[in-house]
Amino acid sequence: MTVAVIQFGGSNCDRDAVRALEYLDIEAERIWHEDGLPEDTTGIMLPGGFSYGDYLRAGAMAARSPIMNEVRETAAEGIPVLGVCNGAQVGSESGLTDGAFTTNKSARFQCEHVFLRVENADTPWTEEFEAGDVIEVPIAHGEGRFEITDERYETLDSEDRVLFRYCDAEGNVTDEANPNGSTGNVAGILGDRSSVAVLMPHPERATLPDVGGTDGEDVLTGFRA
Ligand SMILES: NC(=O)CC[C@H](N)C(=O)O
Repeated sequence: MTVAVIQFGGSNCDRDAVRALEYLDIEAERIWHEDGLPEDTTGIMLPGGFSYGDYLRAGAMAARSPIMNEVRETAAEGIPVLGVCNGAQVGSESGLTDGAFTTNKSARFQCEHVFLRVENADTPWTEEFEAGDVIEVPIAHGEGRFEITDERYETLDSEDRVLFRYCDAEGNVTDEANPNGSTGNVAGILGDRSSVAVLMPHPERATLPDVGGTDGEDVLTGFRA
């Protein structure tokens, strides 16, 4: 069992992701995007970073790498796929999930700790939680504002495909707790199936105890499901 952590030119969280997964006893390997997915791939992580310098739009160019065809096919087979930060942008740009991530309301790069409320606990990424649980994890992005049309947002919401919402420490979903102006305070969403998820915050940066905070652990254990 190996989680393929796909490295594009400009990815910079691939090593952190492998270390975090290995710390959780989940076998993981960095895969250069041109090399294709290994045959024993049992999970796929799209890591954070600045793929292709965020030119055009963050994630837009990496989403056109041929490996993303394999990722889409593998995702459709039910293999877990998790996109984090730039990986969320790549996932969104490649059609794995709905909506788009665009420039933060502040128009600045933001690096801070945020609280997330678990909205759907019936997924591999949240099965250790109950709906309403609050976790603390870091964000570090310039283009993390989730945008979607009202109609598609309602569909997403009614189909329970909102995974996490930004909230305060008590779990209240408020404008003040929304760091980037995301529609509906959305921080993470599901694709067509619950095994496919993208989120802007970084669970792999809240896994190794020495780094600070371990609330991200139970998200990454979704790869064990
Ligand atoms: N940490 C990241 O993955 C950053 C993602 C992207 N480069 C942004 O700034 O929005």
